[in-house]
Amino acid sequence: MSQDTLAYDEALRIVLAASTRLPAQDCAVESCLGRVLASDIVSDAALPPFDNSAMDGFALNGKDDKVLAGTEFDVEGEQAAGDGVTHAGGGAWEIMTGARMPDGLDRVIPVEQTERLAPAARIRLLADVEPGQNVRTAGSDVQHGETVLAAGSALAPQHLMLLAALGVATVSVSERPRVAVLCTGRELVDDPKQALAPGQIRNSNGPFLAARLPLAGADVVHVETVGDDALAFEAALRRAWDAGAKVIVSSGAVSMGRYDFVPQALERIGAKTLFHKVAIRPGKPLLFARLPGDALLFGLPGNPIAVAVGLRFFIEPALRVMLGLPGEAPRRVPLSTPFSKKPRLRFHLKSRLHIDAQGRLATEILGGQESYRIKPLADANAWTVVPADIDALPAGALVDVYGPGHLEFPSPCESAA
Ligand SMILES: Nc1nc2c(c(=O)[nH]1)N[C@H]1C(S)=C(S)[C@@H](COP(=O)(O)OP(=O)(O)OC[C@H]3O[C@@H](n4cnc5c(N)ncnc54)[C@H](O)[C@@H]3O)O[C@H]1N2
Ligand code: MOO
Repeated sequence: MSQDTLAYDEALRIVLAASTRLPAQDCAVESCLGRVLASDIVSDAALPPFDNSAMDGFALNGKDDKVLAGTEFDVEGEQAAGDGVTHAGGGAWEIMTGARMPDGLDRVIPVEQTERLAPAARIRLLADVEPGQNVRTAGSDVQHGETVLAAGSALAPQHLMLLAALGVATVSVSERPRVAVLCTGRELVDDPKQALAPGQIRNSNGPFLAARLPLAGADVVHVETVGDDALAFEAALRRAWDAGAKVIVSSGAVSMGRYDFVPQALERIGAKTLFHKVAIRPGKPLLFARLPGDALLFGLPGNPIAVAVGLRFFIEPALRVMLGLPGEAPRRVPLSTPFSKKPRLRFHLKSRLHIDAQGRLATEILGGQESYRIKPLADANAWTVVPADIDALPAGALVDVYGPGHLEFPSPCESAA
């Protein structure tokens, strides 16, 4: 390995050190799905807010004792969900699921464990009823003053359910990192309706990055394709700044070719290159720089899988710091087949997490790992990572597995093909 090629861990350390947590902003709960909480949510209400019935039946009081089957009660009133405060005397109240318990009653017997007597305003119990039976007490789910969600939680629909139940209207979330995507290469065609001239290809990195970055918590503020021209690239960088980008992701032009102008363009504008080349596959020529004005530039190598790896293993960890999320830990999963590789490079492998015939979780490293091959990425649902110092692994060895994005983990519900 040449001296200027960094180990992944060292490169990641530089990326994380250069990334700073973004300020908090208020966000209406109805639009906070996927956002990351900037502070704890402390409940200023109890859930349930009042003692209520878990069953359609009859609310009773037994003065702390078990009420025995065969006991009869007069039915004094009816209490439905939504009814307010009522005060019971000594009798039973017909009550619906979710209805507030009448004051003075402490248990509920389900309607099917009762018998209506004539006249209809009297019932007989067909089962014993304990104190508190079928009553959902105030605060038994959430107590007033309890911390219900911690800062750093990425808000999922179940969190929105809790916030809605508590009547929270606005939450404090981390600002979304503002990201620009610049694709380089005069061979690229953006318009899918445009016929390709000989030597041209369609831009697939741009649409991938523009689709994946929002799933990673970022706000894509600018997307542009430029030819193999350093001046055009500099002008595009300026437009990205003008759009407010704090992170600029470029694809292509970072390797050894005659038109790989990104390093020189960065030097000319006074950017500080923090590293160029990492001991990984794919994506080895990856470049990371701080631009004047403090935006960060990730210069991803142009091959599509190098772009996907650069996003997943360099940019997403940086986004986590910006969003206030803790570092990500991989899942340890057994390999479905043996694997061997070149030593000294950390490999990031298009993989499929699946359940084998015995119901065990396993990761399958897919064929077609070359960095130009897009189809296996479309077939993959995970990344398997094999460290630089390992060159061979038997089937069943535990390996590190990451989801397709840092906020997603695949559901390995399908069996192996
Ligand atoms: N002599 C050497 N050649 C190469 C080396 C090397 O070390 N020495 N490294 C190889 C590796 S590894 C990679 S990765 C690539 C990276 O090259 P660049 O970052 O300079 O990228 P380009 O040359 O511009 O493009 C590479 C490849 O990707 C295609 N591409 C580019 N942009 C897109 C896009 N937006 N959508 C789809 N495909 C794209 C491009 O057409 C090229 O085929 O360099 C190797 N060479
Ligand atoms: O690292 Mo390059 O990404 O092998 O193709």
